[in-house]
Amino acid sequence: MIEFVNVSKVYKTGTHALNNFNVSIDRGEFVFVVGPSGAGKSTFIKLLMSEEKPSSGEIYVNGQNLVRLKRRKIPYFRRTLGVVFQDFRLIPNMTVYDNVAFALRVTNVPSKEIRSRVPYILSLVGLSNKAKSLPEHLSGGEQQRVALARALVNNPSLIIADEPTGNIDPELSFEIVDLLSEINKCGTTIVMVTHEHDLVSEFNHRVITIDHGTLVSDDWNGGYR
Ligand SMILES: Nc1ncnc2c1ncn2[C@@H]1O[C@H](COP(=O)(O)OP(=O)(O)OP(=O)(O)O)[C@@H](O)[C@H]1O
Repeated sequence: MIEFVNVSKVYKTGTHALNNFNVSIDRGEFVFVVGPSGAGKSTFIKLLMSEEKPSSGEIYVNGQNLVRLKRRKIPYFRRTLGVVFQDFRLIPNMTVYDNVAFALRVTNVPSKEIRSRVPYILSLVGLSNKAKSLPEHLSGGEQQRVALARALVNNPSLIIADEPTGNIDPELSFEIVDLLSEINKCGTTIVMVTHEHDLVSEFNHRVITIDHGTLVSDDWNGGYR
């Protein structure tokens, strides 16, 4: 599903963020991406969502070669992904319901379908009772569950999460990863960047470590792959 082949990324400033980076992630995997600050984790995510192009190498996602993806095709490609960020990125003046429904409205999903899908997704993330609330009236963990609901509502085959638990309490972080793990059990591939080692060790998922722009370890439940 995801293939990085000899990928390097050098920013305009001359920083080498990724160097000959190779990784392969199969459909249905749950992968934690860890590594020190400045290691290249967010760069990996940006390349994965085609927010940046690599300086060299090839990137394949769902059979598409992102290096050759035309600029005008990028929005369509993005809609096949569910993306969750550390800062939630909810629309402040829209209710929880509308934040989730918005993701469907922009892709012209018929209103009848929106009316059935949004409540279903909100119940999945345990927020049915907050549908009419504004984001500012929710806790950090609840806001992140809205962001997750929005990422899920289009039924993506791949969810990309960049430090989704960075702004929430440890117990709530566990809940978010638990929820992602449940979603993963239904076949959705998950790639999640985190710096929380305690969280990583609570779950039996693949862990790839990036350091100085290269993949330095690839472990599963403590054993080398
Ligand atoms: N847009 C940019 N322009 C120039 N340099 C950048 C840019 N984005 C990131 N970098 C640099 O590339 C390197 C890798 O950064 P990246 O954000 O991928 O690291 P990270 O592992 O996500 O770090 P953190 O855990 O601190 O978020 C760093 O040296 C960073 O300063």
